[in-house]
Amino acid sequence: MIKARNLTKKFGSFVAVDNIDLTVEKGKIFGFLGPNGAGKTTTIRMLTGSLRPTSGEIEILGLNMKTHELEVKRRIGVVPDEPRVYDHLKGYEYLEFVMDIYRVNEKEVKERIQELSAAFGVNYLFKQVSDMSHGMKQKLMLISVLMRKPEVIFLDEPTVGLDAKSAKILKELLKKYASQGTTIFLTTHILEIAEKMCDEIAIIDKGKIIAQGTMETLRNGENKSLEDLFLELTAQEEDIKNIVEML
Ligand SMILES: Nc1ncnc2c1ncn2[C@@H]1O[C@H](COP(=O)(O)OP(=O)(O)OP(=O)(O)O)[C@@H](O)[C@H]1O
Repeated sequence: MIKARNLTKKFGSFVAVDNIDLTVEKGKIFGFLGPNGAGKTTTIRMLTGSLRPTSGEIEILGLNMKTHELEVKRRIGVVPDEPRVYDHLKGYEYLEFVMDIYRVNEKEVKERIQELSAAFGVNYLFKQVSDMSHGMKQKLMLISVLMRKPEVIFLDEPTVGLDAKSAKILKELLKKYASQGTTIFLTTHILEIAEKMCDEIAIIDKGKIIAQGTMETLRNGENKSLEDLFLELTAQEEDIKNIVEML
């Protein structure tokens, strides 16, 4: 469903994503982890067609991104790390705008908007986007994506800014969608989310994938938490000890 081969992105001479390979099967939840600046957002932007790779191939839903970019974009959903919603619109106007662009079945989608709004406690669709808090915009953005029931959903740090109840509902909803065949690709710094939710995990560091597999494969027979594994693999454990000793 999601495939990347030899994917590379350079900004000038700086290699942000360095020759990575990824495969995510239909109906799986894939967690993409890595320290700040490792290349997660750059990868998501390439996989979703908003940033052209320097080299490499991307296939989503069996379609080559180079030749079928529009169809891919029509069938996927993307929740970016910063909610990008037009300030001058009211909440419901933004949802109508998205419905127009994607030419969705309005009756079905309107029902889903009601369900999702109730689930996330969104009772402010008549408010102007510019007057919404970060979390309120994030929830509007989530509704605008989930209401379309895309076949593949990319989420960059989806729980940031969400209150505990909304975050829990989002996690449960994503699991439910995956069990119905939706493919989910998410980045998170909250390792507990990755550990609990993801069927497979990849860790990227300085643009390279340094580990990939199920939690079981990553553990390799040892009884370690994902946090321990992550810090070991990204060689941050020693750093943390030294920093804490210095403070
Ligand atoms: N448009 C750009 N021009 C130049 N450098 C960029 C650009 N976008 C990203 N980078 C650099 O590429 C690297 C990877 O950035 P990216 O945003 O993909 O990291 P990330 O893993 O998502 O980090 P974080 O967890 O902090 O969000 C960083 O060093 C960043 O400064």
